[in-house]
Amino acid sequence: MAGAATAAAAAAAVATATAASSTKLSSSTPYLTSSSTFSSSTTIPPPVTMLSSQLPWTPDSPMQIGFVGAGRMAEAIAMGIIVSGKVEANNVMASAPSDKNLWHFQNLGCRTTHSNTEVLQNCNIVFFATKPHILPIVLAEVSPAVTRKHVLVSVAAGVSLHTLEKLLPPKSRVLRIMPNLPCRVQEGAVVMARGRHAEKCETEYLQNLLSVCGLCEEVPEAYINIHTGLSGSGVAYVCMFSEALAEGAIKLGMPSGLAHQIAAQTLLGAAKLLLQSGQHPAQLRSEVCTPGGTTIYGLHALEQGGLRAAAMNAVEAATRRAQELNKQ
Ligand SMILES: NC(=O)C1=CN([C@@H]2O[C@H](COP(=O)(O)OP(=O)(O)OC[C@H]3O[C@@H](n4cnc5c(N)ncnc54)[C@H](O)[C@@H]3O)[C@@H](O)[C@H]2O)C=CC1
Ligand SMILES: O=C(O)[C@@H]1CCC=N1
Repeated sequence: MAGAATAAAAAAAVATATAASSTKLSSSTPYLTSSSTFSSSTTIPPPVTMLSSQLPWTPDSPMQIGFVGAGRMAEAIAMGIIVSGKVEANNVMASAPSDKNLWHFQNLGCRTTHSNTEVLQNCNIVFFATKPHILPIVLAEVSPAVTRKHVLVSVAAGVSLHTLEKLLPPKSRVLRIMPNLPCRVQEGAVVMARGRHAEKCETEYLQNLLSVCGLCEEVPEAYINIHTGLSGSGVAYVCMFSEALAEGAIKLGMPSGLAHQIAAQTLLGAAKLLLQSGQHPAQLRSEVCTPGGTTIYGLHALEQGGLRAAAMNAVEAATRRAQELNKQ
């Protein structure tokens, strides 16, 4: 079937990309002291059926995962959990107003619908991945179908747990995550915070589910908007930096395709060095700098251009915007 073949090709492409980039921090990591490893997909945990008897489903009825909103972020998460084998595609359902976005999910072998309520009626854990300003409308629409068995996960930037709980029936089990687009290739960075009526076993389940998408940590809700500014949006900052590096090479005569490929590989290599060595970036930077050599001249030009201040301002500006989104 064409759809299945496309899904298999997509899965193969992502699996290849992921396998090539899978890394695991050494246990003696001195600098990055996160409690969780940064491993991406070197060892795929067994498919999740159930983590705790408190969760509202039984071992012989596998988790049904829903996505209300089937756009870029929903598809990235779905791709991560399906391609990794964590969840079967036919246990995933997505809704959107039109088929424009749903075909991604259909290609993966997921169920799709134009009815958001149907997702609630068929799924235990539901990700809300519409744009922030649409979310209140959607939550009002599906609230009659929300029960205590549901675990509701908002992906929307800026929308606080307090707002989410106000928009949902009392005692709804709500969590908030902030992922980023590299979840699509299982190299994402995801943080989550728990609402008043969600329990530890739900965050443990969600962390177990999303760990195949990359780094996944529970944090105080105050960090979620900062993570949005740093990493949710940060992927775009890195893309802009990669583009600019390549354009420097293109200006000097290197063909565009090669320049962009080398720029992206340089960012990937530096990131893997940082994550695997646990070194502070300044430490690694000093290892590249030969006294009187090329690097210090390039770094001086970056300092003259205000790169550090610009990067700090970017994180702060995007974080402030996330805070504003909750006031809309
Ligand atoms: N794109 C990214 O890198 C990240 C996005 N997010 C958040 O994820 C959410 C989605 O963002 P994207 O996927 O980029 O947007 P998108 O525009 O790609 O997807 C939005 C989806 O919502 C659907 N939609 C619109 N109205 C709807 C309705 N009434 N009912 C159901 N579905 C409806 C659209 O058809 C589309 O499928 C946003 O809240 C954003 O803040 C979070 C982290 C990263
Ligand atoms: O730009 C946005 O609002 C979304 C949230 C983080 C990345 N994209």
